[in-house]
Amino acid sequence: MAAEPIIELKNICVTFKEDKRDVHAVDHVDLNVDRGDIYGVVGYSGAGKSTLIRVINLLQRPTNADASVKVNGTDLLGLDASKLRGERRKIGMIFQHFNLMQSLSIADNVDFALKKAHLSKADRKKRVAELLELVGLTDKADDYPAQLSGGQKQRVGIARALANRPDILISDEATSALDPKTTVAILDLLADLNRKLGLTVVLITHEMDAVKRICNRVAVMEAGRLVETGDLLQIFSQPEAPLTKDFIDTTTHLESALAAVNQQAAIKHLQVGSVLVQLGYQGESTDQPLITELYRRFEVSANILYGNLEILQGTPVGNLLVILSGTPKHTEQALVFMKEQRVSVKVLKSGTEEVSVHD
Ligand SMILES: Nc1ncnc2c1ncn2[C@@H]1O[C@H](COP(=O)(O)OP(=O)(O)OP(=O)(O)O)[C@@H](O)[C@H]1O
Repeated sequence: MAAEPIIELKNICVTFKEDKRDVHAVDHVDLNVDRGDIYGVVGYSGAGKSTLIRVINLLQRPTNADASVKVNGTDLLGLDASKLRGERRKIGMIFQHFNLMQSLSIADNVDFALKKAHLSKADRKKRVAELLELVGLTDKADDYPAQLSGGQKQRVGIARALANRPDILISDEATSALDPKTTVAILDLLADLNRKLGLTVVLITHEMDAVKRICNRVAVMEAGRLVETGDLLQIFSQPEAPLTKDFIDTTTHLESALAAVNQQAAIKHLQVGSVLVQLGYQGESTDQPLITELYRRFEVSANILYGNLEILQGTPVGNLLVILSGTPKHTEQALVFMKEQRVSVKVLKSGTEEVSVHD
């Protein structure tokens, strides 16, 4: 099915005037999200993620004249206040600190979002019950926010955000205050809602693990700009920007593994014909047949020092740190062979010491 754009941001700038200087929180950004995407925007604190994402529903207006904000094909910048309020109802939002009303019961917190929905009292009650069931909180309807755990509070936030049947849900660091297990449960709920309701999700986070778990597309943001955008698999297997590599390392731990590996004597004194390589592969090419093949074809042996295998969007993505050893010519042939197998090969170190006959 052809991708259908649902969010089209073009040339977005947001500049805040501080005392004596301008803060370019968002600096000439284009962002396109397709219907049904779970789109992750990842970046460190202060990168401009929240500001950018608030532009989608114009809680934050671009400060340049030539920006364009289209949602569901509608140019939001061209709408009057009342029409904009209508369009905003089609965009739900959830936040890190839940923003629940402490004096209202869980059911009433959700019901509050239906104030402008023009439903009868009975229909509102029915809708609230449906929403609480959707997020697994039916038995908490009469409780108050203070009685709930963080994860349950965020479920209320999600139910409230979905009250008006939005097409888009924006999640602004919604799992940042939660423990890892609860984070996973909330992310899985978002993925489930994406599938069940066809909901498009924009997920802002500083945690690559969250992106990895549920997103199909990713934008990496730094100092107001998108430094890299792409499909999850592409970004994970072939990151280009240094910041993207940093973020990916927070989940694969390849850099820290490499630092430890570099301390090993075998690496410090790598022999001629031996190379330390980083191999990256996805899909069919799994490590074991490949390594067997290297020996069979070239008599090059492979010593795996570190391996990381993940399943991203149902596809295995692997990273290995390996010492390959053989004659210099055979090792070279083995490297060429692996590249032909569509394995990404990065030589990290080549041997310089002659093999001692006593070794
Ligand atoms: N209302 C404001 N007035 C002035 N500066 C602001 C305002 N809002 C944000 N900024 C500045 O804009 C930059 C981007 O902030 P923003 O909150 O969008 O980043 P972020 O990536 O979402 O980070 P965090 O996760 O910490 O919120 C920061 O330098 C911030 O200080």
